[in-house]
Amino acid sequence: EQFTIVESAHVVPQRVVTNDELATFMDTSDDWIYPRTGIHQRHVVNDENTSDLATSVANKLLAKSGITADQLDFIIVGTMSPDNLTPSVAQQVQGNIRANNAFAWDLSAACSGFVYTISMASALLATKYHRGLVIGAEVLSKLVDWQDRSTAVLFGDGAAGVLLEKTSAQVGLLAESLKTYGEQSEFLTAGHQRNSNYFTGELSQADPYFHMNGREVYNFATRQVPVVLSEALDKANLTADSIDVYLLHQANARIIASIAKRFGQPIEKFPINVANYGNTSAASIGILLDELRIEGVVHDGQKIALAGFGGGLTAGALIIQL
Ligand SMILES: O=C(O)C1CCN(c2ccc(-c3cc(CO)ccc3Cl)cn2)CC1
Repeated sequence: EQFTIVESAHVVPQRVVTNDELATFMDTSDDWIYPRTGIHQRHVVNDENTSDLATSVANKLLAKSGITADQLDFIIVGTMSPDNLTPSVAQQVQGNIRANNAFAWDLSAACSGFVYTISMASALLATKYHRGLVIGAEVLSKLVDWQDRSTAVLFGDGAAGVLLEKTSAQVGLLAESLKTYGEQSEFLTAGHQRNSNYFTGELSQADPYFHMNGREVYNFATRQVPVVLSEALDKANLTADSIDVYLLHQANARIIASIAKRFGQPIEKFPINVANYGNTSAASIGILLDELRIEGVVHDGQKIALAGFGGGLTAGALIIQL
């Protein structure tokens, strides 16, 4: 399908929490965290919620592109940490920016959310729509148990997005591979809603927190990301060498290095910014993409690969011609 990335933008909350600050109230240290994850710090909201970060991204995309809100046909937000069950983050953004001609909904695919969402937007642009916002937005700090050092040190808050527009040029999504492994869903959970009603009395307890089987998710990622990348490349009749930049979900620096190795590609093609943000789930690829576009590392004419992986469990890869 032909679409062009007109603009990208990202937003992170102002509050920075370093590993050293975590060590002041948690039994951890930079010496433990950094070598295992590649993370030095993360951004954490003060009083903003997910819809505030997503709205800031939307406003930046409109300002940078000169497009007005009423020119948008749709807004999709990939998030696993919405403000509410309803309204969705996307619907709150649509109202906040007065995108009066846009329909809006959230897509919940955890750390594959940005990749799944671009795929859905691409399908809309290939058929009947012209322009839309794709945003990945997360406030994971509200889901983290800040006494559980095995997860609290890994995650951060942030949002990023792209303005996509239909085009006749030979650019856009060359191929994709989106997979879900629901039988492994228990390895990464967060935000369990209690189940009970007047007639049943107490059933399942609410459990707002993140729970992760790190070993299983780590092994899943190192095995399945090469699978979805290879499948997407095969569908596009491309080799791994023909991709200029691989933008992987920024979950863990060691995981990215092991995927690059397994995939037989130089680590230089796999930029890593997890040190500054931690794992921002659906926002991570968008933050990286915007930083790389600003730096000129990613630019028109290139072939790039995006790969998300994580909760669901899910994995997804896109091959995009810029
Ligand atoms: O080395 C150690 O002891 C530990 C070993 C376990 N680690 C992990 C494991 C899994 C993830 C992860 C999380 C998500 C959730 O968005 C998605 C994708 C991944 Cl691959 C991140 N870190 C941290 C260091």
